[in-house]
Amino acid sequence: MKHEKFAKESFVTSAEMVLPNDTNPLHNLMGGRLLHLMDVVAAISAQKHSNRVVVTASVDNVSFKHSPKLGDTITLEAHVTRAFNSSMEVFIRVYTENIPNGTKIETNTAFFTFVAVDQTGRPIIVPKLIPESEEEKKLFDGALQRREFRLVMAGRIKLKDATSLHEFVEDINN
Ligand SMILES: CC(=O)SCCNC(=O)CCNC(=O)[C@H](O)C(C)(C)COP(=O)(O)OP(=O)(O)OC[C@H]1O[C@@H](n2cnc3c(N)ncnc32)[C@H](O)[C@@H]1OP(=O)(O)O
Repeated sequence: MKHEKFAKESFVTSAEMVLPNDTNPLHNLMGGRLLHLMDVVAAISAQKHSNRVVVTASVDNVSFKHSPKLGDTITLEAHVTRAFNSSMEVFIRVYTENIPNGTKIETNTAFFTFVAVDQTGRPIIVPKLIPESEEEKKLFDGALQRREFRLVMAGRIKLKDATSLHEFVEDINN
């Protein structure tokens, strides 16, 4: 196993057309269908980084800014922002495009956390991630605070032990 991998090695892009079976009575894409597509693309990204079977551990808050409509094309882009021990945070960005009209807008973004597991489902160590671009570095730097926040919310660590979150709050207050 490689000990370190570049963020770009985990890049995944996927395009889908919104079909009648994916929509509600207003012909908008169902949110759950979009979450499913995001989960699959993000899982592939985490697999590319770890070369392991991965399971979804958590999905952060997802807001739907715009509704993709029947016939629109949705493009999903994902990459790993940071790897910890067995877990990896994946950032995913979704665009909605109406190709005949020439419009393209960002529909939503989200962070998913995946855990690499062995054949018995036990967590297993993954390579560290090296960010290169400015955006990759920014996402990498913020990943520790987001990890602590979601582990506090999941009841896995105590707020008093979330040291990076404390620093973040102190920075805001100063
Ligand atoms: C692709 C799919 O959709 S899979 C289907 C949906 N997902 C699942 O079924 C997953 C079910 N859950 C599980 O299998 C387990 O709870 C696991 C593998 C996620 C965690 O297993 P645990 O025995 O609790 O392992 P452990 O406490 O050692 O934690 C392992 C890692 O998971 C991380 N983790 C656990 N829960 C969470 C959570 N809610 N949010 C974020 N990270 C989490 C831990 O921080 C740890 O990360 P690290 O190794 O990088 O430090």
